[in-house]
Amino acid sequence: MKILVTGTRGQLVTSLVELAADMPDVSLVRVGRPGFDLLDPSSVRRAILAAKPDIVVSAAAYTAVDRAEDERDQAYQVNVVGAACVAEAAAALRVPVIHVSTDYVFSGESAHSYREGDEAEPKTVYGYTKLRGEHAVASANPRHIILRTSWVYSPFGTNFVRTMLRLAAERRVIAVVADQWGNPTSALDLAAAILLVATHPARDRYGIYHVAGEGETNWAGLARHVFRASADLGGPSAEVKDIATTEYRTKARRPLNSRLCCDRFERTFGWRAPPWQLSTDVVVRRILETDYRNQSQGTGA
Ligand SMILES: NC(=O)C1=CN([C@@H]2O[C@H](COP(=O)(O)OP(=O)(O)OC[C@H]3O[C@@H](n4cnc5c(N)ncnc54)[C@H](OP(=O)(O)O)[C@@H]3O)[C@@H](O)[C@H]2O)C=CC1
Ligand SMILES: Cc1cn([C@H]2C[C@H](O)[C@@H](COP(=O)(O)OP(=O)(O)O[C@H]3O[C@@H](C)C(=O)[C@@H](O)[C@H]3O)O2)c(=O)[nH]c1=O
Ligand SMILES: [Mg+2]
Repeated sequence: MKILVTGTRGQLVTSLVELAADMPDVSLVRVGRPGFDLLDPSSVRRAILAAKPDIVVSAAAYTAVDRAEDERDQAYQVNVVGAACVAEAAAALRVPVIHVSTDYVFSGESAHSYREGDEAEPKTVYGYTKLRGEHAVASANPRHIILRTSWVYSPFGTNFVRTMLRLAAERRVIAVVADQWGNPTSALDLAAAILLVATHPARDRYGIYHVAGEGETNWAGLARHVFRASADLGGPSAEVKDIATTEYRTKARRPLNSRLCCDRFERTFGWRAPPWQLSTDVVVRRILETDYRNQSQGTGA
């Protein structure tokens, strides 16, 4: 089957390309800038209609959470208007769209982990545009599967795990917020889940699902785990100082609790992500191999 995925260098698209390479029955094509630009609806339509895929994975998005506070219009054009164009083009081909959304659609004020039907009440521009994007996708294409995920990291692109390792090479102590709770998710695990959905797109499975790493932590807990894993492999490590959100000033106010309950996805697709600690270990190892080859033990020549 032919799967079209949006974006070129993003974490998720790169992970999908890697995993699909080992699936003989799957041919994965990615479309991205400049030929395919979510800010240019006609380029979106043209690229998708020309490729004639069996299913579309909408992975490209405006993901800069703080910058979005100042670039509201651009974030909206990409995450709402652009996402709707992608879903519409899939609808014109009568094929499903798998659209990726975020835990930041929730306010974070709840004490429990969020289920799909819980009220979404984003507190950031990014979260607001992603929520509106979900609605636009659902109304543009009845054949939609919306997957909300969270705290995505990978060996690729920009993410918290890579940032922590980079900072550790420069500082002895790193202050990290310890009062925002969520589920760190490896883009490689998310890609596996998406390929499972893409190859089993039954009509009675359309709808919205949460899919994120198993288990919960806060950003400081994630950073500490990353440094332990890295130190074990001879990579960079630092001491983590727990701080409160109020001590780390950012433009966008992140949710304090954005944990996602992934039971519906497991019931429907029979798949659950591995514990976040295991997947983090895999990704730390790969980042050390690519970014810190000469610093980790046993790899230097
Ligand atoms: N990162 C995270 O922590 C989380 C992400 N998500 C969602 O998961 C999805 C994948 O995220 P992730 O892979 O981490 O994102 P990245 O930030 O790693 O990549 C973003 C991708 O979007 C593409 N893109 C951005 N603007 C445009 C545009 N105008 N036209 C075409 N392509 C564009 C980029 O293109 P290019 O390749 O040219 O740079 C890139 O491929 C997104 O929908 C995101 O909202 C959900 C929860 C957490
Ligand atoms: C770099 C750094 C960040 N932080 C804090 C800031 C923030 O509250 C938290 C995470 O920072 P980041 O900027 O990496 O995370 P952020 O950009 O908020 O990550 C989000 O991205 C979007 C795309 C999503 O959809 C979300 O699921 C989530 O993954 O850690 C520290 O406390 N210390 C530090 O040194
Ligand atoms: Mg970020």
